[in-house]
Amino acid sequence: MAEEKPAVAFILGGPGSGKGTQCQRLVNEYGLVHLSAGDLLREERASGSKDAELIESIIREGKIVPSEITVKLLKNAMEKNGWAKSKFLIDGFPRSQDNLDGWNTMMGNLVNFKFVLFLDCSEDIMTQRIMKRAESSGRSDDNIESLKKRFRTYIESTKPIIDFYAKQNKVVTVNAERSIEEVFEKIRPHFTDF
Ligand SMILES: Nc1ncnc2c1ncn2[C@@H]1O[C@H](COP(=O)(O)OP(=O)(O)OP(=O)(O)O)[C@@H](O)[C@H]1O
Ligand SMILES: Nc1ccn([C@@H]2O[C@H](COP(=O)(O)O)[C@@H](O)[C@H]2O)c(=O)n1
Repeated sequence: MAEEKPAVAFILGGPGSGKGTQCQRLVNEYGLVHLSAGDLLREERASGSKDAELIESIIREGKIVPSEITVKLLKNAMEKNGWAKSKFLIDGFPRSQDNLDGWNTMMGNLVNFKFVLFLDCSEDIMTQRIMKRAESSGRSDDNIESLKKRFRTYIESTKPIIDFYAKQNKVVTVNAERSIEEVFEKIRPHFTDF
């Protein structure tokens, strides 16, 4: 019998739009598996693997790591979590055309892609949140110089991917400028049958 395909939703939005925060709420509420591409890249960097230096320089510059690295990390993490049994929230991916192409080539036929959740938030609010987070995060890219570069990458490389999915009616857009609780209340109904 053919193996069941895992359900996948992509969670996209600018830096500080609340992707990680809302994913955590969804995990608590629905027992979904949250995989943050950024977290997986930071773990890979910390492991000291052959890609560690490349990943660090790309993250600091707010650019996007090549898909061969990121898709492999995502696939490994999905397998570790139990392939078909799980329902996955993939946070911060696909961030570019290269991410999308790499995903389609390696994973396209293996998963049941559902939709993109887009957390829509102004640059002003995202800046306030990230600069607050910078006080305790220890992240090498939570500083105003890296943040400006991350915004540029978001507009130039990630927004077109959201637009691409929107043309196929595959995007759920939520206003992410309200409180954590209010945003979650808008998101929750989209995951009851996920
Ligand atoms: N709705 C909200 N209202 C106020 N603060 C929020 C809200 N959502 C998230 N935050 C705070 O903003 C910061 C960024 O949130 P979070 O890490 O979830 O964003 P993100 O989109 O995952 O960011 P990144 O892509 O940079 O990792 C965190 O400190 C979080 O507590
Ligand atoms: N698909 C991705 C996701 C992330 N990155 C790099 O990691 C940085 C931090 O990501 P967060 O989602 O945790 O904010 C991001 O700015 C990129 O440099 C990536 O390359 N590809």
